[in-house]
Amino acid sequence: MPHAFPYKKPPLASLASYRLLSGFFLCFRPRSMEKLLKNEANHVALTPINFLPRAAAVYSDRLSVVYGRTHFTWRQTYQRCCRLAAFLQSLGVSKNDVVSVLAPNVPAVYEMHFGVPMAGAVLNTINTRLDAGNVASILKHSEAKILFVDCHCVQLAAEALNRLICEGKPLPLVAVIDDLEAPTGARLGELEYEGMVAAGDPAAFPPVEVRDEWDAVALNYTSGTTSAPKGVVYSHRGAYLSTLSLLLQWEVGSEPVYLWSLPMFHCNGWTFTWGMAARGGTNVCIRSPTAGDMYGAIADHRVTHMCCAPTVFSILLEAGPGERRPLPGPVEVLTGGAPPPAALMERIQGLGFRVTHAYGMTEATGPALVCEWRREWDRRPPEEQAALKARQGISVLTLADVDVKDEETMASVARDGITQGQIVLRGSSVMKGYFKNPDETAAAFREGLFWTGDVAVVHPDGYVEIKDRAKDIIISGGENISSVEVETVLYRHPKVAEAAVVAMPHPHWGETPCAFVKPRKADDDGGPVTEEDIIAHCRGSMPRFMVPKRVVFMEELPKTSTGKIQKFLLRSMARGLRSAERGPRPQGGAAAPVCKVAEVGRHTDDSRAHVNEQVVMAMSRL
Ligand SMILES: Nc1ncnc2c1ncn2[C@@H]1O[C@H](COP(=O)(O)OP(=O)(O)OP(=O)(O)O)[C@@H](O)[C@H]1O
Repeated sequence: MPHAFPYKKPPLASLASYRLLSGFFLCFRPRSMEKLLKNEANHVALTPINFLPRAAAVYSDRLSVVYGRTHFTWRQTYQRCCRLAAFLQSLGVSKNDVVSVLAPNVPAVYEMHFGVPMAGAVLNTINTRLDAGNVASILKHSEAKILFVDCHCVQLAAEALNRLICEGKPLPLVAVIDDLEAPTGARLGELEYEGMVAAGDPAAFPPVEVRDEWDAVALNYTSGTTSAPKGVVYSHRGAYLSTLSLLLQWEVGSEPVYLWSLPMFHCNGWTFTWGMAARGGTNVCIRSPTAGDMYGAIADHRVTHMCCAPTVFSILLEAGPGERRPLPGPVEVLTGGAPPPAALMERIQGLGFRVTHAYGMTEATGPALVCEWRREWDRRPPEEQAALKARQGISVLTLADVDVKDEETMASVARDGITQGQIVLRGSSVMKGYFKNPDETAAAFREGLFWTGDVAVVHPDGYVEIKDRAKDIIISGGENISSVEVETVLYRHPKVAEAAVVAMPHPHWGETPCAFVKPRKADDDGGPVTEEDIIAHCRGSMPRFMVPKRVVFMEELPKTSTGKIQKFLLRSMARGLRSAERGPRPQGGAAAPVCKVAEVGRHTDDSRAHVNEQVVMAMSRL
């Protein structure tokens, strides 16, 4: 927020004499200050990869990485990263070359966060839930020189590479990362990760020193929630500053035990890949955030910290009796990536998780706002505390300015918790720009600010609260309805596990809200939830015009590869729903909406395929 300094105008006479005097002194100003120059001892490029040699020196025998029975210490991790960097250089990898990796949270991906930039290259982590077409697009766009592939993603990578061959595009060199715990022997080309680490010779190819902190360290593609994914480039400087500020704002002390429930391929794990080296933490790697694996890892390794999208709360809450294990102590959870419903946070905190809420985006190197907790809120009732925590919060330390602006007048909105505007950011953690995309870069950077596309209000205490993505706002009879506000109320219904609200066309109001609900697992509390129950629940908590006019139940809501609900798809379903109300209901799925469903079919894993079936089935019922 802009600061308002009290300023008293001096009298005219004193102003004139001040100018005269200062002009005199300026002429004879001693130059001693300017004589102090930058040198190699006092001016070093900021880079997060420097956390690693320090970790090796000061936390040398502490556990750095745990994966099943595989354990590494910080000394070993440093050596392995140096060897990886050496091998990459021996292959000819050099400055600004892109090295991609298609793998879940296995130790190799952690090591690449250091080893790849230590070879001077740029790390591109690819989401393993994308389909072959999307992976091929990323490889093509990033012009990756090397592609590391997890042994369980070989099929997906092979399909993606085939597409490149068909299009006559150059192929990256491919190396397989075999599983350290259960080797598969899978191969795709000659190279294999462990062999590369063993063969790297740091004496022949020492790590490259970062000379310019503006050099690129990572290339991350956005989730593609609202448009085609864009390649976001981070500088060493931005990554370093973001890492430090997040550690500070989440109050991460030394020796944390960090569970990798957030994919490292999501904004480099919100910088905690580098952050764990800075704090000498232990990285507990798991392949996927299933309830059993998360509860098991927390109990076995005494996890202290983890990050996740709010959807992971549902996984933890819905865990079966065989999967759930008691927490060995309080677990700090940083959540973000989508609005966390207050009710969900209240429930998860009831299990012993201590939630901190952050808001961010790929372009902001992860979190841009953190909902810092104020001690005076401790005395508020739990429901109120959850509502305060559901607000997106205040700026991270790296940002010089976070504001909410009226896009037309460019004025900052009033701090009244009501007036809406777009969130804008300015500061060192904002991306360098979109890779090979000057138009989108120019559109995002306007008037010296980065425009997030998120609509929010500012409360009198300065805390920002998101109302919606600009594209998700529902306009009903000229009134703006925040889909997030309606969802917050839906999550308060005891039988709602997940909910999303989108615009449905209406002949009179233009648009009205339509709710998509995943009910909680059935228990013996009075039968399944109905549309009438949900509508009655909403009527008690919001003005009539905000109440959803239709409620559609689904076993799973369609999600992006980063776990965000795909509202564009629900919108197209709601469009079909409305037209079905006007005319005869489509039999077995209307042609146009089913067409859209094909887009969801981009994802490959089983759960996603299941969701696609759900979408098709739900549409055919409408
Ligand atoms: N705590 C949060 N509360 C509400 N929304 C959030 C929060 N954190 C992130 N978001 C949403 O996620 C967006 C950033 O997501 P990400 O960078 O993964 O790509 P995307 O915006 O989903 O994809 P694309 O830009 O390709 O459409 C933010 O702009 C915001 O809309």
